[in-house]
Amino acid sequence: MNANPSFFIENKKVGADSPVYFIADIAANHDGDLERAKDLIFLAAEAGADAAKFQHFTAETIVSDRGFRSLGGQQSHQAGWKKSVFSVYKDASVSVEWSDTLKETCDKAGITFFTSPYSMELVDHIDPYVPAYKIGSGDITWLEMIEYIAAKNKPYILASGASTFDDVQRAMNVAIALNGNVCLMQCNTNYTASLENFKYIQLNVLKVYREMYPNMVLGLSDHTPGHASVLGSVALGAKMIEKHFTDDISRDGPDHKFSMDSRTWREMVDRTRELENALGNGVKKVEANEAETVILQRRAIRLATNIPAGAVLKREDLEVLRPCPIGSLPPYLLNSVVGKVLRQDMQQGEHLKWTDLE
Ligand SMILES: C=C(OP(=O)(O)O)C(=O)O
Repeated sequence: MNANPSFFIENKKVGADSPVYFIADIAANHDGDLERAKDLIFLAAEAGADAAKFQHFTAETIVSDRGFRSLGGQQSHQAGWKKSVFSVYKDASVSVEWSDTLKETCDKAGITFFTSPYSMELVDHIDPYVPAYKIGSGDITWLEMIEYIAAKNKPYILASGASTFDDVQRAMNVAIALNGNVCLMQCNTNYTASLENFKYIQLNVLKVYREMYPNMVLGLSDHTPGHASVLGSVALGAKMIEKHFTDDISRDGPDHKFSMDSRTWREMVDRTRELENALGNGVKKVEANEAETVILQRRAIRLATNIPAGAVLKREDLEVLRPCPIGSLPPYLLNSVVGKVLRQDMQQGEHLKWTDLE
């Protein structure tokens, strides 16, 4: 099976010839509060998101308490966490009892509900609620999970942070063999909101993905500040964008500080729509909005002095000056005009047309 150039998530076409699809990753930004989760869904919809995404895990199905304790303390973006990694994941988990409400709220808000499930049991639980899946970068090596999700026969997204081309290929071989409605996202898995992360986002990887998978829908799961990386990725062909979303980035919690809020999300969507317009179809022509300026800005061959009928035109009889009315001769024809005979008397400054010449 090959990857498909586009697919539908509910009524929205994603991929080739379609607008960029925006996924607001609410992730753990509900802070364990269903009402906050609902508010965030409405805010994301108002700010221009196409989907509100959650992350379905239980602490037990995603992290080993013993494993993290034996790492010798929290590191990287976890360094500031006040509780153990296991406890933070416990607090950040989405209760399966929320599923009806989250789906209903997304329906009311007019956006799509989906999630990255972190166990097969959770995939089965959430399947009746979602039209698509996300697989987070951390599971790129968990091939049985990729297979399990791909086999659900729904569109799915695989993020590729903290991985190599070999990791991507291994995962994609398994994925595409089962289900071609897949989006591969470039991603840099660093959740520190540091400006230094621009050095690592490696948007040009999208060019390599395009060579590796000529048809595949590509995207960006982004944790760099602002929307510069998003615009760059769209220019390089990304059709799905995922960013974390919250209502207030100063809140306490693992994901708030590298998230976008309503204002910055709206700004990102608006600038992306402008960029999509600006990218065009790659056909070079005088555009409709240049029809007047092409006349004003280009030069035409004109007479440098008054010249009588019957004169043989010399280079010094001619000058090239703006404007260039329709039918006038452009300067690249100078060599063809020199040596021609003028049919009638003409004044200095008049532009030449073929009909003026014998
Ligand atoms: C961790 C996730 O994604 P990413 O790897 O894109 O940050 C996720 O969606 O659960």
